Amino acid sequence: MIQLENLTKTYGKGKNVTPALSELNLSIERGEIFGVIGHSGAGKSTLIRCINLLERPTSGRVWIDGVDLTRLSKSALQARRRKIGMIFQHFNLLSSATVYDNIAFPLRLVKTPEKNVRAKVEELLALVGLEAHASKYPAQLSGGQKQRVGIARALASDPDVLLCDEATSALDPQTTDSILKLLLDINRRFNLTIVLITHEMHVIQSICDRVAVIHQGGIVEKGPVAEVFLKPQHAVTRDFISREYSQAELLDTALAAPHGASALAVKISFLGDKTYQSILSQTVRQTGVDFAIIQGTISTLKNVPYGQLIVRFEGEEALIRRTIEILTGEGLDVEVIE
Ligand SMILES: Nc1ncnc2c1ncn2[C@@H]1O[C@H](COP(=O)(O)OP(=O)(O)OP(=O)(O)O)[C@@H](O)[C@H]1O
Repeated sequence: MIQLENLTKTYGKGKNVTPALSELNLSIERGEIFGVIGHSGAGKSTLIRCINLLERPTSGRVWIDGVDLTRLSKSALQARRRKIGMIFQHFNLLSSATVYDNIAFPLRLVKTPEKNVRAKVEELLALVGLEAHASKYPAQLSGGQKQRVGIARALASDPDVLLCDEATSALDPQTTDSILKLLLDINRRFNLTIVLITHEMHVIQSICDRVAVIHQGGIVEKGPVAEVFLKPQHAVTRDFISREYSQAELLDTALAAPHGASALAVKISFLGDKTYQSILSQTVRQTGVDFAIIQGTISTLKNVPYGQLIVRFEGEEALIRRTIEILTGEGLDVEVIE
């Protein structure tokens, strides 16, 4: 649905040129929740703002449903933009307008009859759970409630794409979860394509179908979340994951623990149904290898359960190798870390 083709963006001129995006290519499917993660300065905001041309790329194309937005006239671009909603880290609400009027704003902008405005705003207030707050002003709302207003306003024009610019970064963890749930709900309900940028891995893990990792203005890794999360290829991706789970420290402790002559630490990843099967215990029973669990997590990537275990096998080297072979043959991902 969205194709970014050789997208390049530089800010400034002459000696003050700052490259933000360089020859970036990305394709996003209709109805998916696509996350872009990267460190500060990687180019995330520039990337998302190029999708609706809030930021004009220096070169490259932005295709949405086969139309190149960079070639549209001003009025055609304005019309297309109405179908691309956007929400922001700091909400960007009109402080002097009520919740109701904030949500009504995009509808009144295109002179929607007031009767239709009321019907739409009431529907959206119910959708985001703010029926009781319609006449309040933004200053009277919590951060989560403000973002709900932002979401309702973004949905007022029935968009087919929703861009989320660090939409949960200013919220506490509990509120973040409730906003992410709401985004997932509207994605399913309206088959809305959602593109979000974040520097938080758990945001990606909670709701995204696919993820791209951006670094120094380019995509260094992308794929389904489970694949990227469980088998990160690039150092930046690994860094995000280890920060979130502080595995590095645990590993150091694990590797420093006293153990016998023949021992091997491995990380075993389970995905989907395999998460709940007793593959590991059946295998060691067969090979006679001992194991100690150093660390374990079971969680979900969106709706798919996954587990990761760091274990240290002890026993004859050949038997440990055989154990790893069997586990791999059973479809588990086994990575030797010692
Ligand atoms: N308006 C601007 N003028 C000049 N340089 C800019 C401008 N906006 C961004 N940049 C530069 O472009 C690069 C990418 O910035 P961008 O804001 O897209 O990154 P980001 O990943 O969103 O970072 P953050 O998470 O800190 O917001 C950075 O080097 C930044 O300094």
